[in-house]
Amino acid sequence: MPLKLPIRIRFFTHSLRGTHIDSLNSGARAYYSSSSVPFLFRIFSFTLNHFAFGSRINFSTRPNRDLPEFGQRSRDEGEIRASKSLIEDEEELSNWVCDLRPGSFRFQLTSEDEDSGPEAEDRSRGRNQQNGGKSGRERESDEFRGFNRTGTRNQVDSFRDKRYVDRESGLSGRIQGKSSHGSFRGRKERNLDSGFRRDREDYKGLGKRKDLLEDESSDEDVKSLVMGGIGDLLSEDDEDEDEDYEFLRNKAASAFGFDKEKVIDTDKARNADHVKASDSYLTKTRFDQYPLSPLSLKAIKDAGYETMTVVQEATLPIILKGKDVLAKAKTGTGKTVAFLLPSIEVVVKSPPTSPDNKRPPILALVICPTRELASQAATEANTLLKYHPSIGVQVVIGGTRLGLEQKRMQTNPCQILVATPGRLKDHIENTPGFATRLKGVKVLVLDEADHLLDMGFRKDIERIISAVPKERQTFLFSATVPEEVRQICLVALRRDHEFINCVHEGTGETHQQVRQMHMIASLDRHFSLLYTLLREHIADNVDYKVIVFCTTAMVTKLVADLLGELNINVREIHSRKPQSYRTRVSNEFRKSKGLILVTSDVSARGVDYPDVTLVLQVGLPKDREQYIHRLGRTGRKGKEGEGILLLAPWEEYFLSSLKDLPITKSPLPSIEPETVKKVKPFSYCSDLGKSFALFQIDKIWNQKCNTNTKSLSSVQVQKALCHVEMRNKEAAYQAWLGYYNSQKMIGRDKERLVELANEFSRSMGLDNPPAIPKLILGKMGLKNVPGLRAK
Ligand SMILES: Nc1ncnc2c1ncn2[C@@H]1O[C@H](COP(=O)(O)OP(=O)(O)OP(=O)(O)O)[C@@H](O)[C@H]1O
Repeated sequence: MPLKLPIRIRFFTHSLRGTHIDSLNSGARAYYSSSSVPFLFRIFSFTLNHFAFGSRINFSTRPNRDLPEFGQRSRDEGEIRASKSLIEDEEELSNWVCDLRPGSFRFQLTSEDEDSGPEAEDRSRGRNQQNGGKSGRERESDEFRGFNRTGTRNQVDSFRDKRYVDRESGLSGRIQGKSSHGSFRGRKERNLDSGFRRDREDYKGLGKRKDLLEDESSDEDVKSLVMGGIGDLLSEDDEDEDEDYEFLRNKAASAFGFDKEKVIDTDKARNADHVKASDSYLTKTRFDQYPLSPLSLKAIKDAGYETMTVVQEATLPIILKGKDVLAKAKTGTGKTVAFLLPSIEVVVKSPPTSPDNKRPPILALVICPTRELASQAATEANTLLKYHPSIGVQVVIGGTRLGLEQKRMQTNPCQILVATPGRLKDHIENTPGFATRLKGVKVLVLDEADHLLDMGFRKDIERIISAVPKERQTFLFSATVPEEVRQICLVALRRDHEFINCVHEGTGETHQQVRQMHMIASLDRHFSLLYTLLREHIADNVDYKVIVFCTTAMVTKLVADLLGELNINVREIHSRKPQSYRTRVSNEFRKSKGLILVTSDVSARGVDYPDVTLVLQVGLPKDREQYIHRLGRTGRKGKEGEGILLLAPWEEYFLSSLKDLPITKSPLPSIEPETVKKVKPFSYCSDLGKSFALFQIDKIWNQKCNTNTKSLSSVQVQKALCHVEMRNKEAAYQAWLGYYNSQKMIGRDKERLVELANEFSRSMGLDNPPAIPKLILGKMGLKNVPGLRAK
């Protein structure tokens, strides 16, 4: 998680030499040659200290095929049958990508692969029927509360065709492990080494907390707890360094005549001559205007891609010339195709490997920060490879057994590998012959590059980069590339790389067609407001499809439980859910309409859910970039969308980081405060008081029913909160405390932090804040802070 620098550090470009502005048809682009960068990097190497451990949360999804029912809920009985064993799920996960293109040499089944054949599907269906499992939130509901819940709309059918499942495993080992102190590239070794050495020293200083991160790195909430402590360690000193940095930067900039980066307004450029406003992410440039293989062009046509998107048009000619590229383009504008297509071309042009070669080279390596994204990229690769039967793609991601992936790679060696960093590192270290295969890499892609290069992934990425040849082409893509991260991106790129910026800084970073609003309301009104906003949105949009982002996994769970109690049709995704569940829900949400996904940041980046009508962010986003990526789940492919950020008054400071975005203040929808006041005294939700509280609430509710319908929402929320399990409230409270403890502005005043946490506790209907284990309080640096209860 990068700590935001209070001072925005600009990246410089030589004002004349190597800077180009070009315009191709309707799309325009800006790019620069960065030969000056190594020098700057040396000066600014200490910027690396500003990056703390990042959260790395992986999940995976796979596309749909006609496959047996995964699980089906009987509408009448409220029961769900069919659930597959986890062992099968793991095998399926690894089979999935390979199975997408029948006819490829990768698809010959071996005895280990038998479960991917039709017979296996039958067997699996049989087993499913026997198992009588449940799926979706209903199953969760049962697991946690022992009774069923009915949503306003039943999603029975959408669980059909699901078989894409895998198992969540911790990310342990992902941050841990020996860091590669090797260089990224020979010529930059020295410069980088100094930067990273400093960085490593800072790691040492974090001592115990880092160990804890390593053990629990799959758990957002635990990381939040720990990050609180890290935040403390990094807090005050950072500001001094920012000042030093700014001073040096200004010096260097004036001394060498570097200018600020050139940007162009792609929105204006596109709107000028685009066919339809809704297609404004597209250009008029056809794919066949470039020297691409006819078989790739055929597949592109089949995929329904008629013309290039802005980022594709801007990057393809540069990449085809053999250049490294750092590309920044808005969310949902086709970056995946932009890096996959030229990668495939490199593979197509490479001489075929002899079938006798026991360790055939991997030619293109794509790294994505999450399992979900890796799977999505592999799916897209398979689409583009439709007519290249001899080119294979495999995906290696956390959450599956390493052994299965090893076997698969042995049986069906591929030329293109899509991977998450931790699992890839595992293979480098533990799979015989794998390191040799990586020596063939000609193209390296870092998707969501800024995220991959922040502290959470950096060591794995260092290790991976040191395992691939220096002579290669590298593509870095993201919708956000903050200035301070941009310099770190250079560790992977050649000196003469091109920076292609398809985003106009400020307003251009988000989509014009997405209406952005923020609302400020005291914490005790957040749940009621959320409920009211959702109800209003559902009433106004027949095909509503909403994503609600929450701060942590356990807060996500709480909100999902609450909305479920309120009969809102919700699903939840966060790191505490098994990977198989996450994959299933993700696939369901991708296909469905009339559904709300409550999620943590595991869904913030890259996930391509079509037609999301509203993104609602409750509480402080981790940083400006996270806000943009979350918002980017709506308004994809030129579609319209809406974003609402709901903050408490003491979170309002965050808006200053968004001040260049077109986000406006929105009045609060009315929820009658009187009602809240009347209900609150009865909102005591311990087991003993629960019946009495519910009785009182019912009374008020009934009175209100006759008077004011709108005011009902608060009463309903209070009532529903009483049904939410105490242990979920406790976990949410603890996670909330950990998350805000890690937010520099809030976490630095511990007493105030605890006051706010207790306000959150009251908003869940608790009279007393839940007690927290002393050990955890110690780790959070919150021992003996007044207002906390320790156990
Ligand atoms: N040339 C094209 N024409 C039409 N659709 C396209 C084209 N290229 C890609 N797409 C589609 O656009 C959608 C968004 O693409 P993609 O997920 O790659 O966006 P992205 O820029 O990577 O977004 P994010 O920043 O959120 O990761 C996908 O559904 C993809 O299939």
